[in-house]
Amino acid sequence: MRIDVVTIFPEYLQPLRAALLGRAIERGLIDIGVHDLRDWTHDVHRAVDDSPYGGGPGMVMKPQVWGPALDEVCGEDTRLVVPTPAGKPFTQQLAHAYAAEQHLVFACGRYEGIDQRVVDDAAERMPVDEISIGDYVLVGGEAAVLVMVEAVVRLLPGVLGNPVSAEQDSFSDGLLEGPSYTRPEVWRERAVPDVLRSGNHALIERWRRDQALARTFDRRPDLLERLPEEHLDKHDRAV
Ligand SMILES: Nc1ccccc1-c1cnco1
Repeated sequence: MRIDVVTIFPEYLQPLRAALLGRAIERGLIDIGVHDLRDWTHDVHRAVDDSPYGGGPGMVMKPQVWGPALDEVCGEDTRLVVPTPAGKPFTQQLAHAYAAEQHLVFACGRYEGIDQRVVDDAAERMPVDEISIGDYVLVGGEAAVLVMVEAVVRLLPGVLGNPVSAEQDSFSDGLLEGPSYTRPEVWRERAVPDVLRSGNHALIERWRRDQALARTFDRRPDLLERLPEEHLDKHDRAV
Protein backbone atom coordinates (compact mmCIF):
# COMPACT_ATOMS: atom_id res chain seq x y z
CA MET A 1 0.00 0.00 0.00
CA ARG A 2 1.10 3.54 -0.73
CA ILE A 3 -0.08 6.51 1.32
CA ASP A 4 0.47 10.15 0.37
CA VAL A 5 -0.40 13.17 2.48
CA VAL A 6 -0.66 16.73 1.16
CA THR A 7 -0.39 19.37 3.89
CA ILE A 8 0.90 22.87 4.70
CA PHE A 9 2.45 21.39 7.87
CA PRO A 10 4.60 18.47 6.64
CA GLU A 11 6.50 18.38 9.93
CA TYR A 12 3.22 17.52 11.69
CA LEU A 13 3.26 14.15 9.92
CA GLN A 14 6.73 13.13 11.19
CA PRO A 15 5.17 10.68 13.73
CA LEU A 16 4.21 8.54 10.70
CA ARG A 17 7.89 7.61 10.47
CA ALA A 18 8.20 6.54 14.12
CA ALA A 19 7.62 3.26 15.99
CA LEU A 20 5.21 0.71 14.49
CA LEU A 21 4.56 2.71 11.32
CA GLY A 22 8.26 3.48 10.89
CA ARG A 23 9.06 -0.24 11.09
CA ALA A 24 6.33 -1.03 8.55
CA ILE A 25 7.99 1.44 6.15
CA GLU A 26 11.46 -0.04 6.77
CA ARG A 27 10.06 -3.52 6.09
CA GLY A 28 8.51 -2.36 2.81
CA LEU A 29 4.93 -3.06 3.99
CA ILE A 30 3.94 0.52 3.19
CA ASP A 31 5.32 3.55 1.36
CA ILE A 32 4.46 6.97 2.78
CA GLY A 33 4.97 10.29 1.00
CA VAL A 34 4.37 13.69 2.67
CA HIS A 35 4.05 16.70 0.34
CA ASP A 36 4.07 20.42 1.15
CA LEU A 37 1.05 22.00 -0.52
CA ARG A 38 3.03 25.24 -0.91
CA ASP A 39 5.18 23.50 -3.54
CA TRP A 40 2.22 24.04 -5.87
CA THR A 41 1.80 27.75 -5.17
CA HIS A 42 2.76 30.30 -7.82
CA ASP A 43 3.03 33.63 -6.06
CA VAL A 44 5.85 35.13 -4.04
CA HIS A 45 3.77 34.83 -0.86
CA ARG A 46 3.06 31.14 -1.56
CA ALA A 47 -0.61 31.79 -0.70
CA VAL A 48 -2.74 28.68 -0.16
CA ASP A 49 -6.00 30.30 0.94
CA ASP A 50 -8.25 33.29 0.35
CA SER A 51 -11.38 34.92 1.78
CA PRO A 52 -14.65 32.99 1.43
CA TYR A 53 -17.19 34.04 -1.21
CA GLY A 54 -20.34 35.17 0.60
CA GLY A 55 -18.29 36.47 3.53
CA GLY A 56 -17.88 34.81 6.93
CA PRO A 57 -14.98 34.01 9.24
CA GLY A 58 -11.71 32.37 8.29
CA MET A 59 -10.15 31.49 4.96
CA VAL A 60 -10.83 28.84 2.31
CA MET A 61 -8.05 26.92 0.56
CA LYS A 62 -7.49 27.83 -3.08
CA PRO A 63 -8.54 25.46 -5.91
CA GLN A 64 -5.72 26.68 -8.18
CA VAL A 65 -3.22 25.27 -5.64
CA TRP A 66 -5.01 22.07 -4.59
CA GLY A 67 -5.93 21.10 -8.15
CA PRO A 68 -2.38 20.75 -9.53
CA ALA A 69 -1.22 19.14 -6.25
CA LEU A 70 -3.82 16.37 -6.46
CA ASP A 71 -3.27 16.01 -10.24
CA GLU A 72 0.36 15.17 -9.48
CA VAL A 73 -0.01 13.09 -6.30
CA CYS A 74 -3.10 11.05 -7.20
CA GLY A 75 -2.95 8.19 -9.68
CA GLU A 76 -5.14 5.61 -11.36
CA ASP A 77 -5.74 3.56 -8.18
CA THR A 78 -6.14 6.41 -5.74
CA ARG A 79 -8.86 6.82 -3.14
CA LEU A 80 -8.79 10.46 -1.98
CA VAL A 81 -9.65 11.02 1.69
CA VAL A 82 -10.41 14.55 2.87
CA PRO A 83 -10.63 14.95 6.66
CA THR A 84 -13.37 17.44 7.56
CA PRO A 85 -15.69 18.03 10.52
CA ALA A 86 -18.50 17.79 7.96
CA GLY A 87 -17.49 14.28 6.89
CA LYS A 88 -18.89 10.78 7.27
CA PRO A 89 -17.74 9.10 10.53
CA PHE A 90 -14.43 7.22 10.46
CA THR A 91 -15.06 3.73 11.87
CA GLN A 92 -13.16 0.47 12.32
CA GLN A 93 -15.18 -0.87 9.40
CA LEU A 94 -13.94 1.99 7.21
CA ALA A 95 -10.38 1.37 8.44
CA HIS A 96 -10.68 -2.22 7.18
CA ALA A 97 -11.99 -0.98 3.82
CA TYR A 98 -9.10 1.46 3.48
CA ALA A 99 -6.59 -1.27 4.38
CA ALA A 100 -7.64 -3.03 1.16
CA GLU A 101 -6.84 0.00 -1.02
CA GLN A 102 -3.73 0.24 -3.23
CA HIS A 103 -3.22 3.98 -2.81
CA LEU A 104 -4.66 6.43 -0.30
CA VAL A 105 -4.12 10.19 -0.62
CA PHE A 106 -5.06 12.37 2.35
CA ALA A 107 -5.73 16.07 1.63
CA CYS A 108 -5.25 18.08 4.83
CA GLY A 109 -7.36 21.22 4.81
CA ARG A 110 -7.83 23.93 7.41
CA TYR A 111 -10.98 24.17 9.53
CA GLU A 112 -12.82 26.44 7.10
CA GLY A 113 -12.13 23.87 4.39
CA ILE A 114 -10.95 23.48 0.83
CA ASP A 115 -12.88 25.06 -2.07
CA GLN A 116 -15.65 22.50 -2.79
CA ARG A 117 -14.77 22.46 -6.50
CA VAL A 118 -11.52 20.64 -5.67
CA VAL A 119 -13.49 17.69 -4.26
CA ASP A 120 -16.09 17.83 -7.02
CA ASP A 121 -13.38 17.90 -9.73
CA ALA A 122 -11.41 15.01 -8.17
CA ALA A 123 -14.59 12.94 -7.76
CA GLU A 124 -14.87 12.81 -11.57
CA ARG A 125 -11.61 10.80 -11.72
CA MET A 126 -11.44 8.81 -8.44
CA PRO A 127 -13.38 7.83 -5.32
CA VAL A 128 -13.37 10.71 -2.82
CA ASP A 129 -14.40 10.40 0.84
CA GLU A 130 -14.93 13.37 3.14
CA ILE A 131 -14.36 11.88 6.61
CA SER A 132 -14.68 13.05 10.22
CA ILE A 133 -12.85 11.37 13.12
CA GLY A 134 -15.29 12.81 15.66
CA ASP A 135 -17.53 15.67 16.69
CA TYR A 136 -14.97 18.24 17.80
CA VAL A 137 -13.10 21.09 16.18
CA LEU A 138 -9.47 20.78 15.09
CA VAL A 139 -7.33 23.45 13.46
CA GLY A 140 -6.63 21.30 10.41
CA GLY A 141 -6.82 17.76 9.05
CA GLU A 142 -3.29 16.64 10.02
CA ALA A 143 -4.21 15.13 13.41
CA ALA A 144 -7.11 13.30 11.78
CA VAL A 145 -4.71 11.83 9.19
CA LEU A 146 -2.40 10.52 11.93
CA VAL A 147 -5.40 8.80 13.54
CA MET A 148 -6.68 7.26 10.32
CA VAL A 149 -3.28 6.14 9.03
CA GLU A 150 -2.51 4.37 12.32
CA ALA A 151 -5.94 2.66 12.36
CA VAL A 152 -5.48 1.49 8.75
CA VAL A 153 -1.81 0.48 8.71
CA ARG A 154 -2.07 -1.67 11.86
CA LEU A 155 -4.53 -3.86 9.92
CA LEU A 156 -2.09 -4.61 7.10
CA PRO A 157 -0.67 -8.16 7.09
CA GLY A 158 2.69 -8.34 8.87
CA VAL A 159 2.46 -4.98 10.61
CA LEU A 160 1.19 -6.16 14.00
CA GLY A 161 3.41 -8.66 15.83
CA ASN A 162 0.32 -10.53 16.90
CA PRO A 163 -2.22 -10.44 14.04
CA VAL A 164 -4.93 -12.09 16.17
CA SER A 165 -5.35 -8.89 18.18
CA ALA A 166 -6.67 -7.07 15.09
CA GLU A 167 -9.68 -9.43 15.19
CA GLN A 168 -10.11 -9.11 18.96
CA ASP A 169 -10.05 -5.31 18.85
CA SER A 170 -12.71 -3.22 20.45
CA PHE A 171 -15.47 -2.80 17.89
CA SER A 172 -14.53 -5.93 15.93
CA ASP A 173 -17.26 -7.86 17.85
CA GLY A 174 -19.34 -4.71 18.24
CA LEU A 175 -18.51 -4.26 21.93
CA LEU A 176 -15.95 -2.20 23.86
CA GLU A 177 -12.98 -4.04 25.35
CA GLY A 178 -13.36 -4.85 29.04
CA PRO A 179 -10.67 -4.15 31.70
CA SER A 180 -7.17 -5.70 31.42
CA TYR A 181 -4.74 -6.67 34.19
CA THR A 182 -1.13 -7.79 34.51
CA ARG A 183 1.35 -8.49 37.35
CA PRO A 184 1.54 -7.86 40.27
CA GLU A 185 -1.44 -9.79 41.64
CA VAL A 186 -2.09 -7.02 44.22
CA TRP A 187 -1.17 -3.38 43.61
CA ARG A 188 -1.97 -0.60 46.11
CA GLU A 189 -4.26 -3.09 47.89
CA ARG A 190 -6.20 -3.74 44.67
CA ALA A 191 -6.27 -7.42 43.65
CA VAL A 192 -6.66 -8.82 40.14
CA PRO A 193 -10.18 -10.41 39.78
CA ASP A 194 -9.89 -14.03 40.97
CA VAL A 195 -11.54 -15.46 37.85
CA LEU A 196 -8.59 -14.28 35.72
CA ARG A 197 -6.25 -16.43 37.83
CA SER A 198 -8.58 -19.44 37.92
CA GLY A 199 -7.24 -21.11 34.77
CA ASN A 200 -10.87 -21.88 33.84
CA HIS A 201 -10.92 -20.51 30.28
CA ALA A 202 -14.68 -20.90 29.80
CA LEU A 203 -15.32 -18.88 32.98
CA ILE A 204 -12.68 -16.30 31.96
CA GLU A 205 -14.24 -15.90 28.52
CA ARG A 206 -17.70 -15.46 30.07
CA TRP A 207 -16.40 -12.93 32.61
CA ARG A 208 -14.65 -10.91 29.88
CA ARG A 209 -17.80 -10.82 27.74
CA ASP A 210 -19.90 -9.73 30.74
CA GLN A 211 -17.40 -6.95 31.44
CA ALA A 212 -17.46 -5.88 27.77
CA LEU A 213 -21.28 -5.85 27.72
CA ALA A 214 -21.52 -3.89 30.98
CA ARG A 215 -18.91 -1.34 29.84
CA THR A 216 -20.57 -0.96 26.44
CA PHE A 217 -23.99 -0.54 28.06
CA ASP A 218 -22.56 2.11 30.39
CA ARG A 219 -20.37 4.07 27.93
CA ARG A 220 -21.69 3.35 24.42
CA PRO A 221 -25.33 2.13 24.53
CA ASP A 222 -25.54 3.20 20.88
CA LEU A 223 -23.28 0.27 19.94
CA LEU A 224 -25.68 -2.20 21.60
CA GLU A 225 -28.59 -0.86 19.53
CA ARG A 226 -26.58 -1.62 16.37
CA LEU A 227 -25.78 -5.22 17.31
CA PRO A 228 -27.56 -7.83 15.17
CA GLU A 229 -30.24 -9.73 17.16
CA GLU A 230 -28.31 -13.03 17.02
CA HIS A 231 -25.20 -11.37 18.45
CA LEU A 232 -26.53 -11.45 22.05
CA ASP A 233 -27.41 -14.78 23.67
CA LYS A 234 -29.88 -15.06 26.58
CA HIS A 235 -27.06 -14.83 29.14
CA ASP A 236 -25.87 -11.58 27.51
CA ARG A 237 -29.33 -10.07 27.81
CA ALA A 238 -29.35 -10.88 31.54
CA VAL A 239 -26.11 -8.90 32.15
N1 LIG B 1 -12.05 19.79 12.74
C1 LIG B 1 -11.37 19.62 11.53
C2 LIG B 1 -10.73 20.70 10.90
C3 LIG B 1 -10.05 20.51 9.71
C4 LIG B 1 -9.98 19.26 9.14
C5 LIG B 1 -10.59 18.18 9.77
C6 LIG B 1 -11.28 18.35 10.96
C7 LIG B 1 -11.93 17.18 11.59
C8 LIG B 1 -11.87 15.89 11.13
N2 LIG B 1 -12.57 15.15 12.01
C9 LIG B 1 -13.05 15.94 12.96
O1 LIG B 1 -12.64 17.22 12.72
